Order: sequence, then C-alpha cells, then structure tokens
Amino acid sequence: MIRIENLVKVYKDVRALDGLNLEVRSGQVYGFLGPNGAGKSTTILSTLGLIFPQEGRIQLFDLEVFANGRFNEGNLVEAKRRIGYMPEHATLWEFLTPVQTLEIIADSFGIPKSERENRIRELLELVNLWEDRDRKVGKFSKGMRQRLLLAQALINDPELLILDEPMTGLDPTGIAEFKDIIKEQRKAGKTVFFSSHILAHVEEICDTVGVIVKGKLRVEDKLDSIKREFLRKAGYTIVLETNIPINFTGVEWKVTPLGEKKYRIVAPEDIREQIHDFVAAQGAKVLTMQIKAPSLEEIFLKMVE
Ligand SMILES: Nc1ncnc2c1ncn2[C@@H]1O[C@H](COP(=O)(O)OP(=O)(O)OP(=O)(O)O)[C@@H](O)[C@H]1O
Repeated sequence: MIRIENLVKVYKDVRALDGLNLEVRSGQVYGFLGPNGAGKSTTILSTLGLIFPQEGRIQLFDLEVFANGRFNEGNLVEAKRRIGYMPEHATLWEFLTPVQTLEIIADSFGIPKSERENRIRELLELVNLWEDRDRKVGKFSKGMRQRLLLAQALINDPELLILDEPMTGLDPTGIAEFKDIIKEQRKAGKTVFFSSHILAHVEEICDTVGVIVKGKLRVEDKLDSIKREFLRKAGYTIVLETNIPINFTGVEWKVTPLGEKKYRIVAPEDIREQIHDFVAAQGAKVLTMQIKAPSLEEIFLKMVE
C-alpha cells in the first residue's frame, strides 16, 4: 500500500530523512515508531505530497506518486481519494457540532446528500460520539476531538488510513478507545499506518513495527520477532552445583562461588546452551535459573540509542 525507497528530505541544514526505506502491506496495522524529531511527520507529509522531498521514490497502492525529484500530480490525486489522513496538529471548528463538521467534510468529498446522513451516523457511532452529535466541539475533551478527527479521516471510506501521532495526549481510557476503533478498522480490512513516539501505543494493535531514528529505518519487523530477538539479549542468572571448579575464561560471565560446590553465574546474554554442555560434560546440576527479560520500553530505548 505504501512503498518508500531511499527517501531524502533536507530542510535547510537538517537532514530529516536520510535514505528512508519502508513498506506497508495491504491489511497491516503498521506502527511507525521513533523519538521526537526522528522524521515521522516528514515521512507522512512527503507521502501525501504536502512537502517536497529531494530524492527517492514513493509508491501508493500501485501508483508511483514521487520519483526523480517530482510528484506525479495525477497519481497523487487518485491515490489520495483512497486514503484517510489524520494530521498531528489538526484544528476543528469549535462552534460546530460533530454532525455539522462531518457534513462539511462529506461535501468536500462530493458525497451525495442522500448518502450523507447515514454515513455520518455510522461514523459517529463507530467513534462513540453519536450521543454528543449536537454538542459544540469547543466543549470536547482531547479524546473526543481525536475521535472526531478520525471520523473525518474515514468519511471517504478509505482503503488506507494514515494517522500522525493519533494517540498523543490521550489518557489511558482514550488510548484504549482509540485502539478499539483501530482494531475495528483492521477487521473491516483497512490498512492502517500510524506514527507514535510511545511504544505502548503500538502494543496489542500492530502487526508490524518500523522504528525510525535520525531519518533512517532502524528496524522493521513483527512486534513478536522484535521481542524475541531482544529476549536473546536478556540477562541470565544461573546457580550451578558442581564438583569441578568453574573457570570460564574469555566470556563476559561473572562467576561467584556460593559456598561449597555452588556457583552463581551472571551473563548478559542467553547462555543456556553453554551451561547445558557444561552440565552434560561435568555431571553438574542446575539449581536455579532466572531470566531478566527487558521490558518493551527498554527494548525501544536500546533501539534508539
Ligand atoms: N519545516 C521545517 N523546517 C526545518 N526543520 C524542520 C521542519 N520540519 C521538521 N524539521 C526538522 O526535521 C526533523 C524531523 O522532524 P519531524 O517533525 O519529521 O519529526 P517527528 O519524528 O515527526 O517528530 P515529533 O514526534 O516531534 O513530531 C527534526 O529535526 C525537525 O526539527
């Protein structure tokens, strides 16, 4: 649905995108993670033709929208008809109600009046704002505003949703509600690409995560695979009983004698195989084994280091 190759965007003296490669496939919920200033908004704005990158290639669906330093306007317009976009800093008309807001957006997409009423009701029910349909948006909480912005992004029944930091500033209830709506979208067969600088936002809902750091994609994988990979780098503490003094040299293990025949081994990586070999060769016994797996937050921090 989105294919980005070697994208470069330089703002004056800042190289915001430094040869970015990224691919979002049909039906995926893709979490685009990265610390503040990593280049997430720049990627999204480039993808939608809202800013001009200098180099690289962007394809949306099967349409080439950017190549050789220029946008293909025809392809871009065609692609954008099939996309729903929620910007990071969007404004709402404070004196209008959700229904009035969506009527204006529906008109801008040329949705016929006969379909408009049903479509708006359907969307407001989906984002849990139907009960508030006649209240002024100016009185809405951050969570309600974000849900209304999402309803706006969905007005044209898009195949691909692009959401820039949609959960930032929401409280835990707001985040849970927003995640539920995204899960519904996935069930309905939509592809969702959303950015965040908070790892917890991508948990439970993303199939794939891409991590951008300083304008480059550092990791692109399934969340489970990323977790597994880091589990191999977890800390291991094993207590062994053995008649033979342990003397592992040349490895980063810390061996501490714990009284007669007992040793504690602390290692910063998965040493189960080596311990197994030692136990098999020496007839030693494993008394306890602890694995200190890094939390997702620690994994993320390691990736962006
Ligand atoms: N219009 C601009 N002019 C100059 N520099 C810019 C402009 N927009 C962004 N930048 C710089 O480009 C880099 C990437 O910014 P971008 O907004 O894409 O990051 P981000 O990952 O979306 O960050 P955040 O999570 O804070 O929104 C940053 O160093 C930023 O300061």
